[in-house]
Amino acid sequence: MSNTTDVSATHAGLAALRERIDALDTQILGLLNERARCAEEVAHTKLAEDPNAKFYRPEREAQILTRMQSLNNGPLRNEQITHLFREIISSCLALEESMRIAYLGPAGTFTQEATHKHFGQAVATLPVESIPQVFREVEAGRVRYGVVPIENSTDGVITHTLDMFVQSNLRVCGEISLRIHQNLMCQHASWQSVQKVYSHAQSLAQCRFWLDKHLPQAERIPVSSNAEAARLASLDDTAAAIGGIQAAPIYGLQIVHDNIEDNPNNTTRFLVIGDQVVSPSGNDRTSLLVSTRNQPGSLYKLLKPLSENGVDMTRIESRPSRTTNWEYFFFLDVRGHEQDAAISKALEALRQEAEVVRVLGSYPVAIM
Ligand SMILES: O=C(O)C(=O)C[C@]1(C(=O)O)C=C[C@@H](O)C=C1
Repeated sequence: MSNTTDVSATHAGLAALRERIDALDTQILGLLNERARCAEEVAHTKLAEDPNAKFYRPEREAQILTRMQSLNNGPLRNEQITHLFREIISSCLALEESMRIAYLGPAGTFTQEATHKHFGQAVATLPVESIPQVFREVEAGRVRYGVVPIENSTDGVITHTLDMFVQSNLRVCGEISLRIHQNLMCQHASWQSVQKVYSHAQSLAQCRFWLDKHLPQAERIPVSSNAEAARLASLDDTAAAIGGIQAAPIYGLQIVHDNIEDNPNNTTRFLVIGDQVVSPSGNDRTSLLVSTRNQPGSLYKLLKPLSENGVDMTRIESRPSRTTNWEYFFFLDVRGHEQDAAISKALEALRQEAEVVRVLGSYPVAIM
């Protein structure tokens, strides 16, 4: 076969494949709009049942995503399928209701990335300057939900968030788990010569060994957020910043080294806060706030009803009560939903022992 025939055969093959892709896209387009019309009907049905109905249903979204992951045979990876379906659901939900979500800002932080990972791109977002401010925006009804960090696998719990639940009546409506990838970014490619590295203290801590090895001469300067670090690095060509990829385009920086975190499994968990009681999804977690007098054996008495009812505790944190010395609040996470028989029996027994037992929320376990 001559070369000319080869080339035209390839062209014919490519043209045929593109024709198939066009036909598939036409089908996908039709199906997407059919799905969107269904979602609009769902909204009318919900409103007919209850004029105050909630349109956002985290348990249903989690079920859809889990089902799609279990049906997926590739070649697209589950992570990509989840991302695509999140965006489809996000656009369908936007037809039912336009939502605004407050998050711990500024723009360009991991909390912004987590917010869009969970709610997709079809929501409006409001960056605010502190964790208490996220709670206030939701409490005042200026936004529908808020997103705040709760714990990092390297640095532990974010106590500001735990403390807010003591004062606030808001509930936990969801959790988001985000793999944190740290990047070195600066104005130019010759990053080896930078004299300063700006970042949030936690991000600096997460890259300690990488910095010791690759930038031992650079001063590490902790600042209020990774986005602020990127802003400072955009003003100083002797400086670099560490943060998530989303900060680089906002501040006109180049990513000169990616994935520089010391622990490749570095994950941050975020909570979605709102005033919604979420129905069971089949794979849920429940967060509890419990307080007790500081007497011998009091923690044991709190944990006994859980173990006796076979409830699996995934986390416990204690925080000193701010009002009474030597009294503690305990934050517990357990597997399951508050409507599950085992958890409701355990809660009943716990209420006999503890001064305060509050269910902060039952919500679907984060989908990766
Ligand atoms: O099933 C619903 O309740 C819907 O509103 C539909 C839908 C979807 O697009 O599938 C949209 C938003 C909800 O958060 C959950 C699911």
